[in-house]
Formats: sequence, structure tokens, C-alpha cells
Amino acid sequence: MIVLDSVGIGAAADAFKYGDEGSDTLGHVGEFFDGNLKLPNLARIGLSNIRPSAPIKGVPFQDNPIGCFGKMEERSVGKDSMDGHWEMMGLPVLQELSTFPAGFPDDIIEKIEKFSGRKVIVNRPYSGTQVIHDYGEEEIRDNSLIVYTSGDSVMQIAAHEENLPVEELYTICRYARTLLNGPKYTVGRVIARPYVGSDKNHFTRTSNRRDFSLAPTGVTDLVKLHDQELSVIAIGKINDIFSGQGIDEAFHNESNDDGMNHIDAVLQKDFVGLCFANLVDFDVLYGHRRNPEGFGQLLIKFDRRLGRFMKQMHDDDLIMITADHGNDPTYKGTDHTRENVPLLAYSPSLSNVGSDLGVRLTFSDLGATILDNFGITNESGGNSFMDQL
Ligand SMILES: O=P(O)(O)O[C@H]1O[C@H](CO)[C@@H](O)[C@H]1O
Ligand SMILES: [Mn+2]
Ligand SMILES: [Mn+2]
Repeated sequence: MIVLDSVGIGAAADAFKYGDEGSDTLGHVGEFFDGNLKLPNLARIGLSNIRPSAPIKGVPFQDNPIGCFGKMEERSVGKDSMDGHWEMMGLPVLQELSTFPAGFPDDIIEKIEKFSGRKVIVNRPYSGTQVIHDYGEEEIRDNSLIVYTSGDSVMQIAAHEENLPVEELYTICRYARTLLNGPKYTVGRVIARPYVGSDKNHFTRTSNRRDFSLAPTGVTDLVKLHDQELSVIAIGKINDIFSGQGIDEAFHNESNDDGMNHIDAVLQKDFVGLCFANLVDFDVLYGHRRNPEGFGQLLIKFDRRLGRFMKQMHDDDLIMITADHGNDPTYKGTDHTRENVPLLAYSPSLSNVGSDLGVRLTFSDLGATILDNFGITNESGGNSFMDQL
């Protein structure tokens, strides 16, 4: 299962509640490329068959798709990565998590300052690349700590790797995590955001980013798989998002390309179970940066690697491709967008080639299908589409 982080397929029915009406990540990237968004492999599986009345520009509708296709609505209240991924694994996040449009309260900040011995600066919603440009030099000069947030339930802590070694930054994040597990403040993720570079015009963030998520509040489908002795292999930020629960083997990604290398390697492995991968660059490098050109180029690159991957699949392999939320790079602001997500499935041995999986009412249908595939009972509220594949 591959999550293309933030690759949504059009505003959800409840997008108005989030101020996200009219957002459409794939549709608008397609329009931006004006016919040149060539995604032949995603097209063959049925990407534009998901919404035949509004195909993605450049991605032709197929009369005979080789896979199964549909889209999914999110039940979770939030539109962040944790909500999306947990819901896929049978645990929608129905409780509203804390957000901090005016910054984190004094008691939290004071505790972080005391623990770290550093003064906290910024403490408000900010774009992560902009914040190191605007405040990185101050952070280095004063040995302070950049704390910022977004529209999501996140606390992000940025520090220059030479000023604060990453392990120390992780220690501070782990401490901050303990302050934000509820009941007063329940925050989805604390994210370490280390960066390097000589000065404000050269600061860049590194792949030493780490997400410290809330521990899953129930038994996820990953744990159910693991308990039945099936292998659960995590690629990218999956391990962080599930706090390692139910995961047997985990690989950290340096980039989408590196993630695809891990995915290719797992394909050559003899195992029975689930490989769950997240490719985050769409979101981090281009979605939040509102860069449709970069976003589309990365989709084209992914599609090429997908083509190679599909050629090497064995008869008993199944690939499912989806997303965790939208992040329309042509939309206002810099936050995620409340969208439906695509659902594509392909195997050389599908029984129902070309079947329309329709509009799934929760991302949990994915996990339900995976459990069904392995004959595991599912009580999570998701509906399996196994018999449609
Ligand atoms: O601007 P940057 O630091 O990339 O932050 C983004 O990263 C967070 C996690 O995806 C989002 O909540 C958004 O704020
Ligand atoms: Mn995400
Ligand atoms: Mn994001």
C-alpha cells in the first residue's frame, strides 16, 4: 500500500467546514500542466476513471483500465496525516484535536524552556521554510528554539543541526510530546524540524525530520496483522505515525526516490503481509509550498517508477495506491485541503479487472480489505472491497 502524501482528488462534501471549497489537488495540477501531466501508468490503472465527468487533464480516461479504481471520503475530524493514516488502519480520529491559531499557551512554553534551557521564539502558525528564513539566524545567535504550528494539530520545533544536535532536538520533542497527550491539550504530532546551511538564504531542512505522534488510541489493523504473525513492513513516516505499534520492520526515507528504492527492495522479498509506504515529498516540498510545477513533476517521476514496479510484480502481489488528505498547490494559504482521496488497486491476478470501487464512506475500507485478504475478522467499521478486486 502506497500513500502519496497529500495527493487528493477533489473537495470533500464537508470541505466547506474547513474553508476548502473548490480545492482539487490532482485536478488543478492537471490544469496547471495543461495536458502535459503524463501519468500513463496511473492512467492505465484507472486514475481518470475515478471521475469520468472531470478527468484529470493529460490523464486519459481508459475504456479498458487494467486495475480497479474509486475514491474515499474521510470520517476523521482533522485533515492531517495522522488522521488519514489511522483511519486507513481502522481508527478514525473522531475527537477534535487541539490547534493553536494564537500559539501555544504559556504553561507549555515555559516547561519546554525549562527542560531545554533555551528560550522559545516565534510560537505561532508559520510556514516551515519561511520560519527558518526569518528566524533561523536569531535561533543560532541566541541558542533559542523555534516553535511553530499550522492549521493542523501539530507542534513543530526547528533548530539548526550544528547549533542543536538532532538527538537533543528529539529529546526535547519527546518531552514536549508528554505535555500534549491530553486531557487539557491533545496534539496529533510533535515534529522535529532540523535544518542546515550557512545563512538565512541557504537554510534547508534535512531528512532528519521526525514525527512524534500520539500513541494510537485503539487496536489498529497493523496490530491485528502483526498478531496473526503476518509481516508488517513500514516505509517512510509510517513507523512514526503509528508509534511503531504492530510494525515488524521499518525504513526511514531520505526522499520519495529513496522510498521507491525501499519499495522495490521489499517487492523482491519473500514475505506474507503488508508493506505500508508513505511518500511525503509531494506534501512537504510542493503542497505546503504551493508549487504546482514541482508537484506535477514529482507525480510524473512517481508514475515512471510505478511502471517499473508493476512489471516486476508477482501474481500474488497486490498494490493499492491512495492519499491521506489533499494539499492543493494552487489553493489559498499553505495548509492541507479537505479532499477525497483516490483509491487504485492493481494485481497481475485481479478477478475483476476494471471494476469501479465507487465512493468509499471511510478510509477504513482499506484496512478492512487487507484484513479480509488474510481472513482476519474486522470490527473496525470499514467495509472490505476484496470481493470487487
Ligand atoms: O510548513 P511546514 O513546516 O512544512 O509544515 C507543514 O507540515 C506539517 C505536517 O505535515 C503541516 O501541519 C504543515 O504545517
Ligand atoms: Mn500527510
Ligand atoms: Mn503536510
